[in-house]
Amino acid sequence: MTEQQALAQIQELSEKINYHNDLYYQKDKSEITDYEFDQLLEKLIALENQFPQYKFEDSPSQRVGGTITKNFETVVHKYPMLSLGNTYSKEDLIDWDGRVKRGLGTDDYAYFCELKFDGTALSLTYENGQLKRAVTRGDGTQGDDITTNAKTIRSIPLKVKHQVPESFEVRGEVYFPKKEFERVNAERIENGEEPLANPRNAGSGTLKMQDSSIVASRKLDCYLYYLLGDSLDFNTHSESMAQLEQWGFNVSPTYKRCNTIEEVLEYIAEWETKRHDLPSETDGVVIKVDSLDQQNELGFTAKSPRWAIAYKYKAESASTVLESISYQVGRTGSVTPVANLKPVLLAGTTVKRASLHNANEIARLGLHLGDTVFVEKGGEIIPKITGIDELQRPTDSTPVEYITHCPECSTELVRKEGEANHYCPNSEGCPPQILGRIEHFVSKRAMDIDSLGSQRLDALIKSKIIHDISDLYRLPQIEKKLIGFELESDQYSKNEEGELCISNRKIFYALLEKPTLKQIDNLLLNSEQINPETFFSSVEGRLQEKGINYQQDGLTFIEACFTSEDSMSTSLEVHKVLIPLLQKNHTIDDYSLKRLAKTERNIHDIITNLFIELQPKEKEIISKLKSTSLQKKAVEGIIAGINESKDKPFEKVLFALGIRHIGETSAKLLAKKFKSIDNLISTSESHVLEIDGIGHKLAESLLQYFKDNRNIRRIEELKTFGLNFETISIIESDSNHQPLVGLRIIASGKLKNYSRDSIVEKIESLGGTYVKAISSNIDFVIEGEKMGPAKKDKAIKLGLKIITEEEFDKLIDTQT
Ligand SMILES: NC(=O)c1ccc[n+]([C@@H]2O[C@H](COP(=O)([O-])OP(=O)(O)OC[C@H]3O[C@@H](n4cnc5c(N)ncnc54)[C@H](O)[C@@H]3O)[C@@H](O)[C@H]2O)c1
Ligand SMILES: [Zn+2]
Repeated sequence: MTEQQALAQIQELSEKINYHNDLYYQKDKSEITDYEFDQLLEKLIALENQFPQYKFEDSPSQRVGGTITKNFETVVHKYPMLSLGNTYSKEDLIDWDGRVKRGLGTDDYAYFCELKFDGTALSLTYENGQLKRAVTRGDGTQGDDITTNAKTIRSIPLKVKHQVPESFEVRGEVYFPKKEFERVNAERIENGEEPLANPRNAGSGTLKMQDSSIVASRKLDCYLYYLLGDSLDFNTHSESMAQLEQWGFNVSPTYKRCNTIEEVLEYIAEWETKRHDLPSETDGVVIKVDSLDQQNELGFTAKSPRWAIAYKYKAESASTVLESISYQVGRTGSVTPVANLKPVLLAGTTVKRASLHNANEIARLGLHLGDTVFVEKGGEIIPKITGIDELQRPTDSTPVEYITHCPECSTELVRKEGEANHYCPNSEGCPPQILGRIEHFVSKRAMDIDSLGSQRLDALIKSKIIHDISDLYRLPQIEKKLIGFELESDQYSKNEEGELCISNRKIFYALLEKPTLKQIDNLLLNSEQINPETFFSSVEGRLQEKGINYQQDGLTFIEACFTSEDSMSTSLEVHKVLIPLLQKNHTIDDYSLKRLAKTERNIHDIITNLFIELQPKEKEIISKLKSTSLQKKAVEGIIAGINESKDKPFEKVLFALGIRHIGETSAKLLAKKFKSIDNLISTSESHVLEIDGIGHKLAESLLQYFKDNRNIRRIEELKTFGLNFETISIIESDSNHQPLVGLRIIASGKLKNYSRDSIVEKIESLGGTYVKAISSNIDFVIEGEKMGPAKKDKAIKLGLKIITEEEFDKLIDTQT
């Protein structure tokens, strides 16, 4: 290579790297993978080493990648925040170990291994135990002051409750927990918004937001891995980590001290797959020389310490065939395409599906059915298709055509301008939308009726007992009918005449006294063609061997059922079982039973419609015939949950309605400003838009919702059931009365005058912060009735102040 060529390449590489750095650090986007990026950088470094005359001071090989923004105050770092050298190869790592050994002139040293958390570096400065500043890495010399946003991260102590040096700095990595990332993305997809690309970029973007309430709603977390200060006195990095842990900082327990590079390699191998179970994304292992004296001896390059290195895991990817695309309809009708793949092993699990998000993604990839695609997986997040191997495309393949009609209800799909997702507009009649709407309504963050899970709701909808959320509040009126309600339908089918049939295994199970379902399944499996006689003789023989007597009556019933057939199918008309069973003691004609077998979908519904009082023996047989059904206790739980939900505050009700684009935060904002649903219904778009944090899309969706008379009717109905459609004034925040400002509080056990929600609201409305778990970072605990002993122990151990509910009330009263 001539000097000229080298210079040209160096310039080209630098430009490329600068471009990707800018995307990555300023715009929180990546167009290439980290591995590809690191290869560019490595190539540049190799060229610069070969042609040192072209190693410029502003080369990306000499600078930390980020910069500062204009949106926050700029803070100069007391100690520069550097980058880390990295490698993807074990050989390089062993070479590095050799350099460490030569640099120190001894082999008496140890390493400290930590996972490399893939997030955003943050520096926290504490003065007199109080968090003073949180600053991003920026260009390494100066960063953005994002203290307000960092304070929303619950694991970052605002105050250290220990004897600590007057001033010190802690560094760590802020990350978007994988679970939380999935939750936010599921919500975004539901709302027709573009999903966030990956947790690293999304976390970094979130930290730089101007609105801290959005930052808080995303529940970022942070791992700390570095303690610095002028008056600290440690000999090793291990000691300083132990100190951080003891002061209550969130140190990931995954670290390990290693005496040799071989042990380091074992650590790397150990975490290669285990790391996927951690709450944060990780992209490698950071290896640090443990002794601080030895660290000083080795020193720094312009960009990174010589005493540390990052070993990075290559993102796992595999190639497989795209077999088909299925389309899921969500609760708001939004349609999500999912790629069905030929199963392939990836990062220890078999992958069969990959997310595609929306039509844009399919178009961007240019997918054809039958294509060989590359899939990549990062941690728990469902794998995604990163590209196509076009060389392997079958000649007769055609591009994927997006569906035009709803796969659930056949309504024509629509796609609003500017939105990424298609959706099914048939919100009232599309089954997953009905189920989805009700599921959302009862969910924890909305009305929190946890006794109504998906299976129960699905069965209630299919039985046409509920069509809409307002029907939930009618369930208490039919409490009796619900006892014995069947939840599954697997055992039922309909014959050609449309008559309800039930599987034989259930019949035998119900009519024979002793055998379990499993034993019956084994019998049926072992006897090919069986008629009642042979069946019974086989049962009789086997059961008698075990000393079990079948119930004599059972034979009579079954014989009656089989009069015209001599071999069995797998199921039998329900009325053929019920007629001989019930006619003994009740006057029921064959005709009405046959008719019910056509209209009803299970035995419970048939019996309810017969209006008969079952005798104990009949009851026993019927309950064995039925599928899993609701018992009295379960029904009571459901009714209690429904009644309790009437106490939920307006903002929860508003969120629970499931209006497109209205999330928890926007519901809170709307409830706070408008105070009642009636005000909201009669408002104008411009009024809604006055709220900070509420945009056009949301306002439009809200107005659209109220324009639909069916929604107004639904709200009116819910009002008659007693749901809260106004904010209750005592809870309203009075900005002059904020006695709890700056205090972190937790309540535990059952309180007399507050529900879980209302205590949280009370504390927040008076300026305090409600904390979910006991930690040293809490100002006091309100102890309710039957506070968990483990919690109490922990609180006492941490020396937390524990007060009663009365004392709490006094506290907020006297401070008025
Ligand atoms: N895909 C792209 O377009 C693109 C663009 C730019 C940068 N990148 C990626 O970013 C990397 C460069 O970023 P960088 O300069 O932040 O370096 P780095 O991410 O390779 O390593 C340094 C950082 O690691 C973090 N870290 C995590 N866990 C740690 C631990 N236990 N101990 C110490 N530090 C820990 C710290 O934030 C530290 O600042 C590149 O190697 C590349 O992978 C990608
Ligand atoms: Zn539909």
